[in-house]
Amino acid sequence: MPLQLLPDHSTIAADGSLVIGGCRVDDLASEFGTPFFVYDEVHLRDRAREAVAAFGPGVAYASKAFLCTAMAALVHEEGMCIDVATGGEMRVALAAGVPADRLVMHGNNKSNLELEMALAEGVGRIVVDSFDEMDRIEALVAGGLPVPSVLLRITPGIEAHTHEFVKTGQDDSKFGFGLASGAARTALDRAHRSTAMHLVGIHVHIGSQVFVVDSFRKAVQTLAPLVNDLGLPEFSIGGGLGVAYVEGEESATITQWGAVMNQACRDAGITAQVSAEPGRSIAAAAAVTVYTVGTIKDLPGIRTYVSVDGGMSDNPRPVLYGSGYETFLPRAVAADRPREIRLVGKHCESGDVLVREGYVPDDLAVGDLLATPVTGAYGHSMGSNYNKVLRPPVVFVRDGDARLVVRRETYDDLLRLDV
Ligand SMILES: Cc1ncc(COP(=O)(O)O)c(C=O)c1O
Ligand SMILES: N[C@@H](CCCC[NH3+])C(=O)O
Repeated sequence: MPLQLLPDHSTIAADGSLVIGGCRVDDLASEFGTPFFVYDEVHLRDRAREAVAAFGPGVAYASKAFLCTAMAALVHEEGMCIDVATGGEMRVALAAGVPADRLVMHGNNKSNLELEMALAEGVGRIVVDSFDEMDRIEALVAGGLPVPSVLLRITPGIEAHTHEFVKTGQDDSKFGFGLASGAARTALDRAHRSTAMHLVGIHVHIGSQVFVVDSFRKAVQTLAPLVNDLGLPEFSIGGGLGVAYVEGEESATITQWGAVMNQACRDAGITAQVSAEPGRSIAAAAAVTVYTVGTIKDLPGIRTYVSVDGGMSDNPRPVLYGSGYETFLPRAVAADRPREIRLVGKHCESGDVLVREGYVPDDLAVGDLLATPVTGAYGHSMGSNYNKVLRPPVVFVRDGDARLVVRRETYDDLLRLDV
């Protein structure tokens, strides 16, 4: 198991067991039950501080990656703004005590209610995505709500090298105002003249899980003439920095990404304050999901299926994007893993696969704890309760202390919306 995929403050106890943030994972399983997400809190804090050092205090954590009140409070304490893409994300960040002026409101289809809430609360920035949204903001301001500071999201016409579902910078996109079509110029002109918007900058986000730093550089170069012409004070390059999920993958650090982006902006003559919105690169590697093995089925000549007590409801990424993950036993982190298995969940779907080609030690047995690393982003946040499986709890560990920040869903929770 490549140890660099584990959270930063992971160690191996004398008996070979995994310890994260000073807490033994087997003890956490006894205390909280499985499955559960465990986050190394200092890892999260370090990444947030790294982002602020790279991009300054305007840098926003993309809360879609993982959000609960503890996480919102944590990134706020470390000096980041928060990118919220819906009224729900805004509500959670506000409930955590994050001041509205530290929020950046996103969304390609913000509703009237969401915009009303954003204006009434006084969010720091709204990233405007369409002409219809401009109409709605103008109507709300005409109705007496305060004028918001806005950035316009521009689609630069750049194909990021990533999965089709998470590319956003190409011309054929539901996001932003297209540069090639002329919509970007028209929108900037309108926002500039509108008395219902205070236009402060341009925003671009080319996609997520992008490894090729050159794609980001290209976006900067493409937008530089626009940014420079208008002389706006802010330029956000969005998020999207890729992270390593499996053996052999390597990613840039936030510091390296920041250095390349800032240099690219300088090279393109951009004098605006450059900011960014990392999500995955803050949260993904900070967490591990821990399951219990319930069933092992050997299909001779075919494969071995290992079923755990979670699945596509706590990590839909393998099903959605064919994403790969590693598997290991927290009781024997550094052990050889000669046995090939397919790790599956407990849902009524053949596609409910967590790891298509996983490797485990030969002595894997029913009742073992089994973990998948790098599950801190787009796991809990994209989870569901398909099959009425209960959503797992989230535990933050630090210096030997474990605190429950999201409790496990209960059967009563499943019934609370039924009328
Ligand atoms: C507008 C915007 N900003 C930031 C992000 C965060 O991206 P990532 O988690 O890849 O850093 C996303 C998601 O891709 C996004 O849509
Ligand atoms: N949910 C995607 C990323 C989408 C980013 C949101 N704009 C993933 O898990 O990779």
